[in-house]
Amino acid sequence: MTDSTIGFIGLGLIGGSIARAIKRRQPQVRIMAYMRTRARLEQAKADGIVDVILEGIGDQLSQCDLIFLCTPVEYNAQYLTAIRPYLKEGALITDVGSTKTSIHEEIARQGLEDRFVGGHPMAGSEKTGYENSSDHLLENAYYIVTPPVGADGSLPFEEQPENVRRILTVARIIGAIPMVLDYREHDRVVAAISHLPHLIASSLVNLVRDSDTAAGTMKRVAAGGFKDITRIASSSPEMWEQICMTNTLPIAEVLERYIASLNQVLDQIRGRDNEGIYKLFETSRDYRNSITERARGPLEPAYEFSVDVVDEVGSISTISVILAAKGISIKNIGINNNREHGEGALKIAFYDQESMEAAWKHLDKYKYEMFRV
Ligand SMILES: NC(=O)c1ccc[n+]([C@@H]2O[C@H](COP(=O)([O-])OP(=O)(O)OC[C@H]3O[C@@H](n4cnc5c(N)ncnc54)[C@H](O)[C@@H]3O)[C@@H](O)[C@H]2O)c1
Ligand SMILES: O=C(O)C(=O)C[C@]1(C(=O)O)C=C[C@@H](O)C=C1
Repeated sequence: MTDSTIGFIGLGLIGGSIARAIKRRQPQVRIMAYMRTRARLEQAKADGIVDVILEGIGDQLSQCDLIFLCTPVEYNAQYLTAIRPYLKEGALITDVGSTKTSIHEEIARQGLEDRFVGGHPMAGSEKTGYENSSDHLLENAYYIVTPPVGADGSLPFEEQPENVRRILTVARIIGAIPMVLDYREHDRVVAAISHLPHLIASSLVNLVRDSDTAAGTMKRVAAGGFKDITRIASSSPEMWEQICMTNTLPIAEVLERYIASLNQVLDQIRGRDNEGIYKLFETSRDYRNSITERARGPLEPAYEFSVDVVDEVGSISTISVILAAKGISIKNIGINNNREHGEGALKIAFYDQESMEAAWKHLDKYKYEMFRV
């Protein structure tokens, strides 16, 4: 990597995770950071992640080869004006915002096209802050890179413009999978696979909140189905308000189609159209099952399956003992949080195909019920 000093404006979940991953893989890179909560910056320095704490937006920034904007999307765009006087010759700005058109429009307005390449790591969490960041959060996740003009994802790395290559390089260093995309296309795609799901999760939670009994029975008995589909309803309101306000048209378009599809479901339910409802679940199951859990897919296969167990003390150790007796090593074992297959599903991961198959065969003899995850 040619960029040896990297500045971060905002060092929360995403900024902190990128800084940690860079430090882990390229410890010689000098990291400078600014955020509003001074105590967290001091923590990051004590952790050895940040080398220099920036007191604000000022002269020190002119030491940076690359500047990451990692605050909520509208603030990222506002920071462009503030940091611009301190850009040294050749310095590049990038961001990690969940929407791209608004910041690219601001870049064009300020004539900064030669100084900016956008970015968006496709991983995250409902949790915020440096304290929840990790050096592996973005590993194996797609990292969308949006050039100001002429995005061409079909070009190999060597043929991409130099500024684009600089961001692709950082994405690779942190263990992510870079993908070049036009920023407008980016916003249409994420409206469907990220923004709409967040709106659905939050409106569903609010619907249940408003429909619950005085005794709160719905809240009390809410189980896997509700919890799985609503985890992201706990996300930051400040961040999501800004995401929605900077992607209104693509969100409105997909939301309209979603409402139409819900109306169709309503008609099918009211009309007792069992075939239509069956088809709904069948089609969604097939498509959902075709989505690989890991972005790398076949390059990094997961050797794992789940086992139905009675939820009682000792069930994990019984399985461990059975497998250990056959010399089969377990890479990981734990309760399957997805709970798609019942409360007592244990997920077991193995180091290779052979161990997984041997374990399957052996547990089958003990009449365990197993299924692929
Ligand atoms: N959370 C996710 O799942 C996720 C995933 C990919 C991209 N993103 C994008 O990454 C960016 C950061 O999100 P995050 O999840 O790290 O949020 P976060 O709340 O964990 O971190 C935001 C950081 O910005 C700082 N900040 C906020 N307002 C500021 C301001 N006005 N001036 C200076 N610093 C300020 C906060 O102190 C914090 O350090 C957002 O643009 C978001 O759209 C988020
Ligand atoms: O896993 C989560 O909690 C996320 O919401 C991550 C998620 C998403 O998948 O929608 C959220 C926002 C980002 O811009 C990218 C990823």
